[in-house]
Amino acid sequence: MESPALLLSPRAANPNHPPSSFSPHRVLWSPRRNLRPLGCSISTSSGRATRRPPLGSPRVVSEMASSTGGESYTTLLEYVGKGGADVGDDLVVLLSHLQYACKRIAALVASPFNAELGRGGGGGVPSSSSSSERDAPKPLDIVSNDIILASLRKSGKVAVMASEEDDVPVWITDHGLFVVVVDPLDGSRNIDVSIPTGTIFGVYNRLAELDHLPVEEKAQLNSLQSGKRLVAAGYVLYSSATIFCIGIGSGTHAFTLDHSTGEFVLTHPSIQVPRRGQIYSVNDARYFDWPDGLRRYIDTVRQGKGQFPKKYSARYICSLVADFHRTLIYGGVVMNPRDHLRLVYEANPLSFLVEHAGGRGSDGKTRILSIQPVELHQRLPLFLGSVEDMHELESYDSIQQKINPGYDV
Ligand SMILES: O=P(O)(O)OC[C@H]1O[C@](O)(COP(=O)(O)O)[C@@H](O)[C@@H]1O
Repeated sequence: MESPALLLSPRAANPNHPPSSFSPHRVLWSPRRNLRPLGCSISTSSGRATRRPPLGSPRVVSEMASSTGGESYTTLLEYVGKGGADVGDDLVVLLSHLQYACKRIAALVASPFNAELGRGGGGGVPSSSSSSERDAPKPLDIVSNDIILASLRKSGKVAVMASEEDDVPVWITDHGLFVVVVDPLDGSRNIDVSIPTGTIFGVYNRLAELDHLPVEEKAQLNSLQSGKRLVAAGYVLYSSATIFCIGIGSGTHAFTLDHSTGEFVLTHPSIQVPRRGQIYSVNDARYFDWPDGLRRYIDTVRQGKGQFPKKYSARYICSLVADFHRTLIYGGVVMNPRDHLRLVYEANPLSFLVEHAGGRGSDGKTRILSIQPVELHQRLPLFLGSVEDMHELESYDSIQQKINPGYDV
């Protein structure tokens, strides 16, 4: 059965991307493994490129594979494997298990049979519930955590997994070459109403120099590596499409789950976040708890009085992966100015991705990737996005929200 595949050039996926030049990392495979540089044109049976609905970008032009030439697409594992980025067999095995876990989570969060799991098994959160009850891990978080742990265990490649859901990291095997940090299901507080959710992950090399330490100690120290040492990071967005976005040190690339084959197919190669966006993304019901600098910044850009003379729009889903994904593709800034998001599980992986897409990640004062984690569950303000928007935002002297009462909703 024919399944038409999407073929997007970097410029098509993002008009701000520089003209493509051939790179060994940007190759396209046909099922028969015919190598073809991404961006070369493939005509349709009618001889014209077919326009399809946008994939993350309003101006994406996709080209359908020729009906005579058969299907042409690149899967995630082809992309990272030999002949592609060639990240090494060990990391490919790890990623293959991780993508499998994420496909299972995608199916779980979309399943009608898990509605009770999403509600914490309690039939919904009563309106009188306290914020601590509301923020308590829900079963779907736990199930997702278990799925990822089981897959990473099975890969045989992971020494330790540190998860937002666990108090302490889980030591898996002395023979594992990698350390994985993960937020298994971010945004799950809104899952009852089918708002997008996501998995965020980072991969480090195991620090062999710590091998002699007791298990708890080496598990902890391996997991507290600086974001600068990430060898790969990514997120999986569970939304109208399931997107696996990954940075492997040579750009940020996104793959869309093709439900007909169960494969993640390359749809957004070498993403470049626009240098300037026109969107800010923040929970602005907190306006009166913000510091003066942040209020002035938002007041300025929403009136079109900032460095970019257009009025900005607001977008806020309250689901970090979804808000980040939009920012990566459209540009602008996504932020949570209070100490809420985690350095290890959220800020570092997303900063790695945005930097490899030409953007910036900061806590409002300091580049995220240069902050040395001191605690696994350390929280901090987080600002991510287009480089020019980020510099403008950071030029306001106070943008970190010091008042952090915890909020009920
Ligand atoms: O309540 P706020 O400050 O708007 O925070 C919302 C953010 O919290 C998150 O829900 C993450 O919170 P948790 O890590 O506690 O699940 C993000 O997905 C979202 O961006």
